[in-house]
Amino acid sequence: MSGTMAEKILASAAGRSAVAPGDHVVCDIDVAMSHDLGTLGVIARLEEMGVNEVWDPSRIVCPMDHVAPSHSIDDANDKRRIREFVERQGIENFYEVGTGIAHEVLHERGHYKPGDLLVGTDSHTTSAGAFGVAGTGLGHTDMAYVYATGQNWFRVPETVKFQIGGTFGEHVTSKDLLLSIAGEHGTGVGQYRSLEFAGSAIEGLPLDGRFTLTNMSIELGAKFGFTPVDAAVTNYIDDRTDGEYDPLRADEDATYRAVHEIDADALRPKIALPHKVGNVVDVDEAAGVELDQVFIGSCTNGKFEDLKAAAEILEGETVDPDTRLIVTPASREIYGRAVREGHVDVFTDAGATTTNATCGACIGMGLGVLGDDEVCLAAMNRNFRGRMGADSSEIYLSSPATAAASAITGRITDPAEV
Ligand SMILES: CC(C)[C@H](C(=O)O)[C@@H](O)C(=O)O
Ligand code: SF4
Repeated sequence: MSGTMAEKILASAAGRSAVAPGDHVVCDIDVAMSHDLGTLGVIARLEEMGVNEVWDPSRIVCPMDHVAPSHSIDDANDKRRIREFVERQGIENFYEVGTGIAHEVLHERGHYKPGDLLVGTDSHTTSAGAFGVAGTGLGHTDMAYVYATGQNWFRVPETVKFQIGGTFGEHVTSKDLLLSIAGEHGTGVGQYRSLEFAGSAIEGLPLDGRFTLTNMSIELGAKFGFTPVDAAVTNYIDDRTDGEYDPLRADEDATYRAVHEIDADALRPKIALPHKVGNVVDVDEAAGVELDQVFIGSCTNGKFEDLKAAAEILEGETVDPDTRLIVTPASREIYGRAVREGHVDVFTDAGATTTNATCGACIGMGLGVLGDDEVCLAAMNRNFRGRMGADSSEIYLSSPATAAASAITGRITDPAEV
């Protein structure tokens, strides 16, 4: 029987030859991730359940990323409890503050391979679909069940495909594509569905650009998000892991709930207006909005290609004196590459602040917090009210290129204009 990416991975994890949308299956989990905020909740549920030992410490990954470094005594004590837990359980895949954001660390440190089933205490666990991995978020109770048993149940989702033809124009990125889909099709287009992004425009993207699509699949409500498993993926995985795997592809005759065709050549840089990811307009319609802060970072847009795109625009330029620019690499590895390539010097010379790898400003924790009525343009994933600070603050979303151009002028600006 033919299948989509989600169907094939769930069938394999359930030990079945095939599954169909709507089936309920119990699956073996390949990798389980809980970050600093999630691990505390999982520890509490395990204690309530009377579970003293996790099922397989080698399959559990714990990165300390959300509040990193600690910004309060309470948080520092929380992290002490997590360190005691991982030590007691023999969990060696523990990543200290500053290593990076979980979704980046998982593939950088070789924790999965195409065809794997990954769960994490974080909605952006869908990111792993850029590597052919079915990744999805779980709450603390479900994750405690996984930590105890190595299994969880799934309802097999229907799959929706986005077939993207043509090529992206200058300063038009996969972030603009994702925002365009959110605007055109609504943020419910992926509700409890699996998304597959395919076509020439996607195959031409570097892995970092594809990752933005699978990462933000959750912004479209999706259970999973995938881009194609091609040589770019297998070369990356082979460099960082040992052992065999099956580089899965969706079958040609797989059944899709819908197939949407999009021409990348027709896309323009996009902006999501406050306070919803689906409030999307072309950059021209938001141009001129004055900015107190610009943020380039998060698991969505703190990747090497994102920093490179921002540095190319900021080279030899200066950030507007009334605007603060914060740049946050998604991992220490990316930070190091950006230093070696001279991008961090470009940010510093332009008057920006480059922080350690952390969720930080993306979730209003510890740095880059917005005050009353402040306005921020953010190359990240969510612009919900109050996410970065005060309820009266406003967050606009864009690509890193648009954010960098806007930091120079101090107002929302088309990157083609600087
Ligand atoms: C803290 C965590 C549960 C949350 C998520 O699941 O997405 C966070 O990472 C976010 O981006 O809002
Ligand atoms: S960077 Fe932002 S979106 Fe990504 S995991 Fe952290 S808080 Fe969530």
